[in-house]
Amino acid sequence: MSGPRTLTGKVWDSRIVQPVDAETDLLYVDLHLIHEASSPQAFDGLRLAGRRVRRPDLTLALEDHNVPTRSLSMTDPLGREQLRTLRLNCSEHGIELYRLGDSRQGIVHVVAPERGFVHPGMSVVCGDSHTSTLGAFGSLAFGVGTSDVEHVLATQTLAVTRPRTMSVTFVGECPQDVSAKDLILALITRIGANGAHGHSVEFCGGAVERMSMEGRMTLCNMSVEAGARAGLVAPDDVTFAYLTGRHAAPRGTAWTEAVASWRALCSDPGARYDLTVTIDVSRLAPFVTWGTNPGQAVAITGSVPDPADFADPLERAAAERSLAYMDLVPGTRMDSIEIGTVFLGSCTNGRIEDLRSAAAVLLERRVSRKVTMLVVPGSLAVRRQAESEGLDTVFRRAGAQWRLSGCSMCLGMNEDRLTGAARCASTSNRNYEGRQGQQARTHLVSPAVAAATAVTGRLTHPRRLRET
Ligand SMILES: CC(C)[C@H](C(=O)O)[C@@H](O)C(=O)O
Ligand code: SF4
Repeated sequence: MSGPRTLTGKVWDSRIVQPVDAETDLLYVDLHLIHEASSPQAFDGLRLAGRRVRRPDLTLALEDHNVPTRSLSMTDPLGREQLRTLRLNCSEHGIELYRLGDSRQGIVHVVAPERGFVHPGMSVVCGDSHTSTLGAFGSLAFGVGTSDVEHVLATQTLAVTRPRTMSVTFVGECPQDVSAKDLILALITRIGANGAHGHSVEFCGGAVERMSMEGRMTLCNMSVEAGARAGLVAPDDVTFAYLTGRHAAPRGTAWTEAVASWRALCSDPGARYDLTVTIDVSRLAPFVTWGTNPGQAVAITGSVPDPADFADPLERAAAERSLAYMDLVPGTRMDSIEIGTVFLGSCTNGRIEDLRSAAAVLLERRVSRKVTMLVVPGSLAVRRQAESEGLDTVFRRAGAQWRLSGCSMCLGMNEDRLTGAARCASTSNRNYEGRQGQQARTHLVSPAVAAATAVTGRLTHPRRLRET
């Protein structure tokens, strides 16, 4: 390969088994994650073809989408069937499974990195769009469809079209209360929910360099909400410190050698991107969505926009439809919108730092009597860590529900579902019609805004609480 290469290009080139055609390569898959919602047909296909899983040792399964979070008892028959199927498939093929009740259980994109399975330079796939989360380690991580899951199970390879590349540089210092979630919502609002379509997005700049792995995972997690194929951050000392000593991280001399090779995983000076975007974070405020895609957002200090102000007729029509569904009137101040449910959790914002940030706001405050607040740690390990720091006490005393771990109210696939036209402030990543329950209205927010909102019962800038 000649010329300066991007991070994406370097990882990609190193995973090629053989080229398929000018745009497509057959890639080796270093880690294959599976969950109950997207794997049953893949195993059925495998069985029909009389094939075995090629590398069960590179495959890890988790139960997260359908699991209950109130208690371990599974009441939903459909969910129970999904778990039963996954368990049978895993035992038949010798795949390790972190099942409901296992102390390692949690949301796949939270657990895989926290157990040290995701290393810089790896290729990681899962039948789940938010696999992009794991690109925070400088790995090439992307979601695939069910037929691809079957192909990976059978061969540990996948034919993939080389993505275009986009660099997103976040410059400046983040103001207080502005988090990774706000940065990514600001980006999607700027470029649109399809603005990174077909691209591998590389996040860089001082604000990313100073960010924790948790924040980087939040960025990469939602890169797919801008249509991206993957999101990556170049590995650095923050990455290595996070990985050190984790269950599946290399040890001893293997660790030293790995770190030395990981240091080469960055874009070369002069590497060309198909698109570049720069955002000054020092001017941002917390972001909140008003519509039904993550790009329909404004600063919480702003107002619901008027569709008439959108120059593009398609955008205008989309805004009109969103406002009708969300039952919002143009010009309404965002911080006057009343909220009945607050959901803190998901693979976007269910990590320890997210819980700390929300707990800091809730400390010695109470959840409004008009609000139901669910706190659902992204994994049981996050839950235990939070308990060791006393965060559960903060949430419980405030009147929030302290739950077990799973996808929960991020999507209406389990018992945690909104009923009717309930309005929810949610730290998750998707706000399309019906996502959290039929007719449910979702406002995507950061953990700190979620907590402040729970206190007042209206979308609230955490700064407001400090003023009173
Ligand atoms: C069910 C699953 C395949 C889906 C995804 O692909 O992302 C889910 O996790 C989601 O967030 O909508
Ligand atoms: S938490 Fe939400 S976004 Fe993440 S994997 Fe589960 S359903 Fe998908």
